[in-house]
Order: sequence, then C-alpha cells, then structure tokens
Amino acid sequence: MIEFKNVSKNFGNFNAVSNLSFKLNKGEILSLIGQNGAGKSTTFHMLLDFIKPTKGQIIWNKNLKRNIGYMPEERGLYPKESIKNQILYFAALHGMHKSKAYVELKKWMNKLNVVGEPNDHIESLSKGNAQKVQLIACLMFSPELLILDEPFSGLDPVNADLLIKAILEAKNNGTMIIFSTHNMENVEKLSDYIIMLSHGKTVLKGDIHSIYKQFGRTRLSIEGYKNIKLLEDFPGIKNIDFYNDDCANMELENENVGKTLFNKISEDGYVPVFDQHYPSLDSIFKLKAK
Ligand SMILES: Nc1ncnc2c1ncn2[C@@H]1O[C@H](COP(=O)(O)OP(=O)(O)OP(=O)(O)O)[C@@H](O)[C@H]1O
Repeated sequence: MIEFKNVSKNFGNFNAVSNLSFKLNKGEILSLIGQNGAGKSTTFHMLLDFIKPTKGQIIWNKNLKRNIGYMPEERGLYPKESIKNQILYFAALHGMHKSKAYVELKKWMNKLNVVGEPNDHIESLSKGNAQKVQLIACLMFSPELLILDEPFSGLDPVNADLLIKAILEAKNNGTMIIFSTHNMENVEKLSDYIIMLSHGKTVLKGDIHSIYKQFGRTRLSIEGYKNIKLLEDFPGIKNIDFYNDDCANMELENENVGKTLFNKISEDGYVPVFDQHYPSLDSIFKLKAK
C-alpha cells in the first residue's frame, strides 16, 4: 500500500504540488492527469524519493523500493548499446539472473511486438520500438509498483493496445500502477482511480463512475426529429449544434432538462435516437483545466 497524506512540494516560492492525498493498494491503477506543468512528474519524483516533499507524508513499505519499475518522461536508454546488454543490465540491478532475464526479454519482445532483435542497437530502432524496450525494462521483473510517466506517447493505437494489455496483466498479478497520460481514452480503459491536477491542486479525484456522476447526464444527442429547430430556444439547453436537418448535439443545464425535453418531443411521435449521456472525460478535462 502507498499513501500520500497532504503532500506539497515547493520549488522556492513556487508551489508545484499542493496537499495531494491518495491511497493505492495492490492490483490498483491510478492515473494522474493534468495539463503540462500541472505537477505529475513532480509527484512521481517524490514517490521515488528523488526529491523530498516540502510538507506532508508519503507512507509505504520501504522494501518496495527495490521493486519498482519506473519509466521516466525523458527516456533513458543508451543509443549505442544493444537491447540485450541494456535489458540484462537493468535486470541484474533487480537481482535477476542473466539467463532468466534473456528468456524474459525474448518473451516480452514478442508480447509487445518489438520490431528488432536482441542484438540490435537502440539507435537503430524506431521511436515506438525503443519506447517498448524501455517498457520491457520496467515490466520484466514483475515489479510491485510500476510508475509510468506518459507511457503512451509515441505509440500508435495498435501498440498502445499492446501496452494496455501488458499493464492490465501486471495489475492482475497484483502490481500497483501509477501512470500519467494526456490520452483520456486510455485513462477510461485502465483506471481504478483518477486524480487530475491543475497548477498542483487536486481538481478531480475518484473512480471514473463517481467522476461522471458529479457531472450528470448533461450531454444529449437527438437524431431523426423533424422539428429539431424548435429546440433552439428550449429552456435549459446551453449549447446546441444542429446537423443533417433533423439531428443535434446539445449541452443541458442539468440532467432533469432531459426528461422535460423527452416528454415534449415524443408528443411529435417516434424519434429514433435520444441519447442522454455523461460528458466525455476529454470534455471534463477541458472544463477542469480552466
Ligand atoms: N526542479 C525544479 N525546479 C523548479 N521548478 C520545477 C522543478 N521541477 C518542476 N518544476 C516546476 O513545477 C511545475 C510542475 O512540473 P511537472 O514536471 O511536475 O509537471 P507535469 O505535470 O509533469 O508536466 P508535463 O505534462 O509537461 O510533463 C512546472 O511549473 C515546473 O516548471
């Protein structure tokens, strides 16, 4: 278990992280989101003990320190070295025997579909493949804690899916995982908990469903309603975009407006699509980043 209790970090007078609190247990995934400069990497650096918090406490089992897989935002492989030499070196740091590490390396290269051979130099790999090799360095020794700073950057959607699969496999084996990303779709696919930072402050926190519920079903799509233009002045609709003569997407002031609207338009007969839903995580991110 890891716990942050009211953790803050100042650099001089600048407050990079403010009163951050969370708990993470075995097999749980936390995603840390926020705009550039929000304080995500600073949080990772405190967790890794690279820097000390200015205030607050980070509580965790000290034995864990030898069993952390960390992928920094600045990728850290040596371009002139072979994949094999580097991975075996990292594996040795975690007490893994060379022959076992080599078997694991080949298994992971296959699993993550790395295009290259163990003896290839990192500089000969594409950016995405080099990134996958760095992920292997974190994943292959089954860490208790995995910290991934923007692991999806540079990966195409097919490779991003392979990474998602590998992260979920690690979760199922009991690994605690904290990752940062700007890709909200992957946040939805992976997270048990989400924390959003804005200028170091926590502006969103919880599991995805409780976050959606905070916003309510305030987005509505209607298709195939011949009198759609009548909705232009309907009370409680904030923004409405019309398309195709009989369709519109709109924002509602609150989710109860949906019911009134439904009753009104069903007086005109059958409407094939009336879809009242939560805002996407992307829209929530934009709202909270303001
Ligand atoms: N060592 C440092 N000294 C001074 N300021 C720092 C230091 N490290 C980070 N900062 C500042 O703290 C703030 C948070 O930075 P951090 O790298 O944690 O953001 P981030 O959320 O990881 O951003 P990004 O998405 O761009 O990676 C930024 O304004 C940054 O300039």
